[in-house]
Amino acid sequence: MSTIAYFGPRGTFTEQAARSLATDQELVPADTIAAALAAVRAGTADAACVPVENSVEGPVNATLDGLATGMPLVAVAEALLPVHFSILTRPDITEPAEIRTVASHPHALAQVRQWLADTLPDAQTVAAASTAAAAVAVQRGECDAAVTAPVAAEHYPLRILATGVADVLDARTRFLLVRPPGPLPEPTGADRTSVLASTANRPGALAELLTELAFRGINLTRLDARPARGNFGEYRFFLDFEGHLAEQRVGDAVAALYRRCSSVRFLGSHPRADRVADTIAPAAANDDYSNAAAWVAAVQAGETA
Ligand SMILES: O=C(O)C(=O)C[C@]1(C(=O)O)C=C[C@@H](O)C=C1
Repeated sequence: MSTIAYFGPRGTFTEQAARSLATDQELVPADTIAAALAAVRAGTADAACVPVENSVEGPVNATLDGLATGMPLVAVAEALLPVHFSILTRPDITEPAEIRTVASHPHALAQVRQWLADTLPDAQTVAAASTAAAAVAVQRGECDAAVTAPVAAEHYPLRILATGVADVLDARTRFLLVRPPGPLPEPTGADRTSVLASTANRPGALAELLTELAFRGINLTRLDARPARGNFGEYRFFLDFEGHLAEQRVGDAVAALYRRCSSVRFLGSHPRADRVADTIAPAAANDDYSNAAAWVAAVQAGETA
């Protein structure tokens, strides 16, 4: 049986995402995002499930940085989960006023900042490795309360102080299933392609990359810059856009990025979890590219002009 390493321990949002993506794979928790990716690179897991993007707090940098270096990994599927939180406390805590410390993953704390300010104004926040790791810390008596996924209450014997907690209604987190490079999933007409592009540090370099997408009518769905970790002020760019590498406008655009960039890492083409169909601009469909290429070939062969 193949295995999926997920950002755990048990009871994280990522575990839920992994369950929604797993067919008959065994799920194995990893303590950190880096450890889940390392398990795939070491061959002890076949794939890893990690969070990549939250609609309130933005990119999950540990995932972006983990995909940027080391053995290349490619996303083959994604999951989108609604995110609202439960507040779990030690069973001996009966009043909110008794809560002095609240632990969670920094992304989770950021999504309930207002709720905490309103409801537990005197409590100190404590960063935990994940929402479920925060529940473990409460269980061990290291903290008074944890901001967790609702499912954590099934795994940890804690008291539920509140449910449905979220500063922003309809918040969602997107998760990736990544594995070593191999055959890509088939195009579906509602796909996402991801690349990491490093450019020369000169005027207009990023604008040129974006123009390559814009010319082909390709809709960008995410752009994140992360420090290149070399010279101060140099960045690498994570680009997500609509479409599949097997489609001609996308293959053409990715080839143009490859020509223009000092390095490009392909991070995957896979179906979108929200099933939003790709925007295809006029003259950018596969047939348009094929017809144009056939005409150029005929001109080159002296058959037409
Ligand atoms: O700690 C968890 O439960 C996670 O799966 C991580 C994570 C994240 O990194 O954004 C996932 C979803 C929520 O947005 C909060 C935390």
